Amino acid sequence: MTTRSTSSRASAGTAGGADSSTALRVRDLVKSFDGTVAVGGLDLDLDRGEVLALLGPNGAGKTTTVEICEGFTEPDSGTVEVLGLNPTTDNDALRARIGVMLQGGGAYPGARAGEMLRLCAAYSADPIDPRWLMDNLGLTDVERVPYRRLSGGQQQRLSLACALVGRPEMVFLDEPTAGMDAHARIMVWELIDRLRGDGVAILLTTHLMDEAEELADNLVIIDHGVCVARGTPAELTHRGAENELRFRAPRHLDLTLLTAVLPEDYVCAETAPGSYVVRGDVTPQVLATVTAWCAKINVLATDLRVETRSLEDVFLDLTGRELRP
Ligand SMILES: Nc1ncnc2c1ncn2[C@@H]1O[C@H](COP(=O)(O)OP(=O)(O)OP(=O)(O)O)[C@@H](O)[C@H]1O
Repeated sequence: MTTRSTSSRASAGTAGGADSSTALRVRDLVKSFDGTVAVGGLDLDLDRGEVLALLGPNGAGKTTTVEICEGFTEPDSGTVEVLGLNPTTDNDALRARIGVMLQGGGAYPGARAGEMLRLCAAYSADPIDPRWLMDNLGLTDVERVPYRRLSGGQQQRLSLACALVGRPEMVFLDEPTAGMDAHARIMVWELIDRLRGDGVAILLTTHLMDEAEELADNLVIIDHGVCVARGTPAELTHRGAENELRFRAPRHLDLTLLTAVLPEDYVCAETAPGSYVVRGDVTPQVLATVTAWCAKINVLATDLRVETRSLEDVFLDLTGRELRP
């Protein structure tokens, strides 16, 4: 951010480990509601300056997990440490150090957007300049508009601004871009990226694959309250799946010659007349080898594309169900 860094304050104030880079540590978290297991033994780790995304379908337990970490819900069992503090018992101490994006809650419908943000800023000893936040979230034009007259996306962005204005060390973003158009979503992504650069730890939940892939350093995919996979977006989309390079060219090329120039274990096949696939890890060198081979035999490859598994595919493979609602 162009504002002063949050990290100086972070290193000064963490109870239970002043130099700790750990922002969030969750172990064996369990929470049930009337016999329904919402969270069934979850472990999470998040360092300062990182984004951890919880990804899962409706009812997977994302919001329950986030609300426990925020101190709004008590777990049945397990341990949760946020900035070295217990969110249930140390809630007052934690409140000033975390940012929580409330979904429409806490707003006075008649208050103007700018007034609301300045009011939130007034609770902080060292707030971010509200005008800077309004500007970076595209809210300057609606500064004088009452909250109830803002669009859903504008209300979401104002809620995000209110969560950030106190210069938190850690922020919880539950579906931060739900209901936003593409332009607003990109503004929010850029701001989240700056926060990360300032050393803020960010826990976000999302249904959106592109949001998770764009923002997350680490992902935890949850289903029925348990982790079904975790890792970086790249690890998850590569794990268990070969990448593929596909192209079109004249039919019935002699692929033994291509196989011979590729590294061992790569498989080349003509899947339909004139449609070719190379299966294996598609590195820049492999791409160059394939195009050089085409040039050597004077063949123009068209529709050349590299395919990887999407997070949607990963989820489908793991659970047999679609991730989208
Ligand atoms: N206060 C509550 N009382 C009863 N059941 C609840 C409560 N909160 C959550 N649940 C149940 O716990 C499970 C997990 O819900 P949760 O809202 O945490 O999932 P989620 O992954 O955030 O879903 P969504 O993406 O739809 O918000 C669901 O079966 C839900 O119905």
